[in-house]
Amino acid sequence: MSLLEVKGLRRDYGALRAVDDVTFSLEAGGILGFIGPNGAGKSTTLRILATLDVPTAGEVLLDGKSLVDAPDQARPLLGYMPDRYGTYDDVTVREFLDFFARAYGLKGAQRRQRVDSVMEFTGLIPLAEKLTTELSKGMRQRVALGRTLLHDPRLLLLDEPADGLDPRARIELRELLRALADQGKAVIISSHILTELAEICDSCVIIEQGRLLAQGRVEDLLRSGADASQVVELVVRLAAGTEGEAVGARAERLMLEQPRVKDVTREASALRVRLELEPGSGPMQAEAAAAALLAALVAQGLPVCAFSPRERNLEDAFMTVTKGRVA
Ligand SMILES: Nc1ncnc2c1ncn2[C@@H]1O[C@H](COP(=O)(O)OP(=O)(O)OP(=O)(O)O)[C@@H](O)[C@H]1O
Repeated sequence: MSLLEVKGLRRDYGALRAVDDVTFSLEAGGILGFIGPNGAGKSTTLRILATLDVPTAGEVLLDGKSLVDAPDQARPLLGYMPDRYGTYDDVTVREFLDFFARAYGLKGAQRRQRVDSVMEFTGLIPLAEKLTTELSKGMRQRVALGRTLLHDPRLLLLDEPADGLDPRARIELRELLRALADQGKAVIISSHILTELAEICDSCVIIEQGRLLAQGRVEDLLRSGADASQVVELVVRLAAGTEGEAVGARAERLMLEQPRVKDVTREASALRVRLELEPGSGPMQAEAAAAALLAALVAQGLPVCAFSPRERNLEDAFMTVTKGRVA
């Protein structure tokens, strides 16, 4: 049995079905991305998993214990970081964490040790005596994450933790989450910023209007969407030159004249070319089509300095699975 099993979860708010028959599972040591646009039902699902809300129907088992029937037994196993978290005025980082360690029932030396170990893990030792109100958003978020870790939970629920963080803080967050997964913790992280989740997560659930549209390992989601759509995107970079603008326009026209080219966009010295292959085409046909485009560019004397397929990302996978379903 998986550490977390979510089965047929539903949550109605009056006539609105915010979560509709959602089923997924997560193993210890796994990082699951919970992806969906605003209003998809991510926070509602996470709040139910955090035992802060009850489902209208369905079951959630955490280490075999029902969150619905026995929330008190499941609560020590989970840590929840909401999308909006507060800190208190006039308390230092250490005091803040110590306060919550007391709330978790930790006492004496064990409490001090736990607070120190959480501060060390989250890199907060140098900031221990700083007021929480003086911290940057990235550092405040580490304090919030540290607070979530004090009771050493086995499942972490993080609602949009990367929202509003600068790129450096995001990379640091990713490393912290990877270290937690390596310790055997299961992590669920929600976001509508798809590209950054691809680097953090092992698997993903894509949810929209309360319904689960796709789930699986990130690599599989990327690949399956690509096969289904038969779309290949290429990035062509032209050497920068004095007549760059004219060269770019010539290359763009030439690409649009080629069979199977459906769209070309030009940014500075790069062209993004979208090809649509015949149904049933595979990687060999895609490579042959790309080779023909490169040959056409070179035959016209266009100064191609780089030519590569654009890697599909989660955004593409999301667009493929949600196509036509957005109300
Ligand atoms: N307490 C509530 N009462 C009534 N409707 C609610 C309540 N909480 C959420 N909803 C509705 O349920 C739907 C799902 O909301 P939810 O907050 O779970 O989405 P989300 O995917 O987390 O979106 P966001 O990224 O905007 O937070 C929305 O239509 C929302 O308006």
